[in-house]
Amino acid sequence: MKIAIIGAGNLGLSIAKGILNSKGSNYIYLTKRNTAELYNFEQYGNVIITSDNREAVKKSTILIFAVQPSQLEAILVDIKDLLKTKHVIISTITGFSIAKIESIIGAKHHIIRSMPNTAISVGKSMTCVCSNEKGKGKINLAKAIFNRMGHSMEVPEEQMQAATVICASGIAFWMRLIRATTQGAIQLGFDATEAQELAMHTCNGAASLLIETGNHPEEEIDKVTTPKGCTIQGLNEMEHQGLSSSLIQGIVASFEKISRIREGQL
Ligand SMILES: NC(=O)C1=CN([C@@H]2O[C@H](COP(=O)(O)OP(=O)(O)OC[C@H]3O[C@@H](n4cnc5c(N)ncnc54)[C@H](O)[C@@H]3O)[C@@H](O)[C@H]2O)C=CC1
Ligand SMILES: O=C(O)[C@@H]1CCC=N1
Repeated sequence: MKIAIIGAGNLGLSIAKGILNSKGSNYIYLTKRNTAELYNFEQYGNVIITSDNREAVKKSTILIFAVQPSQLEAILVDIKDLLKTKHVIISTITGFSIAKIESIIGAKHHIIRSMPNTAISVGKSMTCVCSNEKGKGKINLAKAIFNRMGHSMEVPEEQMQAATVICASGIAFWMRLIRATTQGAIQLGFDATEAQELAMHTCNGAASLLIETGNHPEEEIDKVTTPKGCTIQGLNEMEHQGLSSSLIQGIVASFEKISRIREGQL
C-alpha cells in the first residue's frame, strides 16, 4: 500500500507512527507546509517528506487528510484534478461532512470519513468510519488499515460527531482521569513516577477486563466493592461530588462545540 498523509501534525504524525510500527505500507508520504519539524522521520527509509501535496497524491493510493477543518477545502481544490479511481480518500477532519467533500471533488471517488485518536501511534486507536456511496466498496479496506493500529467500527455518518467526542477527545478525558488518580496517589505517599505507573496500569487493567470478558462495568465494580469497605466509600463520595455527572456534562459540551466548528464559528 502506498499511503500519503496530508497534514503531518499531531494526528497525522500519530498515524504515521502507527503505520510505521505496524509495517502497514510500502512507503508513506508525509506532507506539511513547513517540513523542517519532520526531520525525525528521515531515519526511516520508507518515509518521503514533502510540502508538495500534488506529488504525494500522484504517488499514493490511500490519501489520509489530517489538516485543520478550515484548511481542507483549499487542499482538495488544489489536488482534485489528480484524483483517479485508484485513490481512497480518508478524511479525519472534525465536522467536515462527506457531502461537503463530494461538493468539492465530486461523488465518483471513494470517500471514507474516519475518526481515529492519537493512540493510533501505539496501535491502540478506537477509530470510527463511514463512507459515501462509492466508498462502500472500500470501507473494509479502511477498516483493515485502522484495525492494524487498534480497533475500528463502522457507524452512520450522523454519529461521527459523537464518535469524535468519545473516541478522539476521549483520549484527553481519560488522560485527565489518569492524571487526577496520579495526584491522589502522590497525596497518599507515592512518588510521582510510581503514582503514574500505578494509575495507568490500573486503568489499562480496568479497560482490558471489559474488553476481554465483555462484562458490564457495574458487574466488575460489584466484585471490588466489599460491603462496608473502602471502595464503595470512595466511589459514593466521588458520585456525591458529581463524577459521572461532570463527565457526561463535559461530553455533551464537547459535542455541542463540534456543531459550532462545523458551522465555521470557531
Ligand atoms: N489531534 C487529535 O487528537 C485529532 C484530530 N482530529 C482532526 O484531525 C485534523 C488535524 O488535527 P491535528 O493533527 O490536531 O492538527 P495540527 O494542526 O496539529 O495538524 C495539521 C497539520 O496540517 C499541516 N498543514 C496545514 N496546511 C497544509 C497544507 N496545505 N498541506 C499540507 N499540510 C498542511 C499543518 O502544518 C499541521 O502540521 C483536524 O481536522 C482535527 O479535527 C481528529 C481526531 C483526533
Ligand atoms: O479538539 C479538537 O477539536 C480535535 C478533534 C478531536 C480531537 N481534537
